[in-house]
Amino acid sequence: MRTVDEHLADILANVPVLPPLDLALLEAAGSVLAEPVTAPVSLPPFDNSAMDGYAVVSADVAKASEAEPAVLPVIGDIAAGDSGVTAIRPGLAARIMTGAPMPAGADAVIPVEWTDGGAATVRINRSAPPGHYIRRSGEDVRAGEIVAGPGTRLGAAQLGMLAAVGRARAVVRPKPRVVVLSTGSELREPGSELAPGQIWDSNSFMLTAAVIEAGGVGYRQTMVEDDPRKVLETLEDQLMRADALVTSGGVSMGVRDVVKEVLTGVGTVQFHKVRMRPGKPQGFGLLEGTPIFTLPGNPVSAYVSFQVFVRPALRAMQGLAPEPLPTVTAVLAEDLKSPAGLTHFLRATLAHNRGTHMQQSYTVTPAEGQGSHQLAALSSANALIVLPEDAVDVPAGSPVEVLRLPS
Ligand SMILES: Nc1nc2c(c(=O)[nH]1)N[C@H]1C(S)=C(S)[C@@H](COP(=O)(O)OP(=O)(O)OC[C@H]3O[C@@H](n4cnc5c(N)ncnc54)[C@H](O)[C@@H]3O)O[C@H]1N2
Ligand code: MOO
Repeated sequence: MRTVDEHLADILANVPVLPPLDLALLEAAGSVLAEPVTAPVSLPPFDNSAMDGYAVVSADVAKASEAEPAVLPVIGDIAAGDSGVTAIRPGLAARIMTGAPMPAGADAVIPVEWTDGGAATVRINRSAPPGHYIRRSGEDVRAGEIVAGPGTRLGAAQLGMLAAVGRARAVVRPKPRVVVLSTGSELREPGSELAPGQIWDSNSFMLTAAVIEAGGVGYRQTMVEDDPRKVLETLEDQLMRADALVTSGGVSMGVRDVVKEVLTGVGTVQFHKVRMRPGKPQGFGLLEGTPIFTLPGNPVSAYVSFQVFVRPALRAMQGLAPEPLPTVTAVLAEDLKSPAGLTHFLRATLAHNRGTHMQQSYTVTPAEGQGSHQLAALSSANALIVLPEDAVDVPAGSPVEVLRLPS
């Protein structure tokens, strides 16, 4: 028997980091940057107006008021994208649009709302200090600055940043392609009829979705019956397209536990009992260099195993820190009993308490139905309570560690 931490450490010591790829920007969405991206120019590249209005010399409007507006001739319009060099002299104004380059000589922008909106001459009825509503070159990013470093996941804002500094491509660690395979002769495709003794395959859908939630590309492989030759052939076929394989079922003590039967001694795969509930029987290793996670078949066991072991491994493969799910401390709402010597993961509902001050406080309520076959309690939970190996009686009111489930 090994602890949860020992099993995770074994996995993290063995999963490979995926080699970098040069991808077009949108193909790189969701991947992890593997290079520093530097701005070739400053942003904004030139001083420009923050408002639709008039570019002026601030001294010309220093005394402007409703009662005594400043009246200035308008020499023309400057729109965003205009490249003509424009300049104004004291005593003149130029009509200017948001994002348009400031004309030389002007040092302030008067928003149109403070004027009569005139085209030939403009009446300005408020003063403004030098620099008013001007967005200065380089006040967002300076030329030569690193705008995103290796290890940054390219979400929407980060992709926008790369495009803004002119990048069409990026060198990234791609999303891991993970093939998910359910094993079990009792399994049928959802949507089909069940004969006595059969159930619909839920694990492969759940685990494929979990791969996607964890930032990978999930490929659901049709389930395979408990036939050693078919299981091995399917896994070998899938190695072609997989950065990692995840199976469910067939790793316990039964005479038909085929995954364990066919993979024992293959590659570096080993099977262990991990001191946890649910999720005791686990297998992990490399098949021709590709990590394979053989998770237990009970649906809740498979799910918890994925979050505790596979998710951090997929992060590590992308060059990210193998962090656990976001963790908070919460006050337990009910008494709990836990088996000594096992880390216990309980399905639960985490609620945020709105306090009178800024401090965060949470209450967590364990779900009814903590069996590893009871998917209903899992699907209505938003958190897992984690009780350590030495916890046995945990009274209501105790602070407990809680993993927030992806939502
Ligand atoms: N004698 C022992 N029996 C069991 C032990 C043990 O230590 N000694 N461990 C139990 C624990 S804990 C678990 S967890 C399970 C793990 O079993 P397997 O990984 O071999 O999984 P199966 O036997 O194939 O299935 C278990 C259970 O889950 C259902 N299942 C499997 N795949 C799916 C799927 N894709 N979708 C929905 N449901 C699935 C399956 O029908 C079984 O009911 O072993 C215990 N036994
Ligand atoms: O440990 Mo098993 O994974 O309870 O259901």
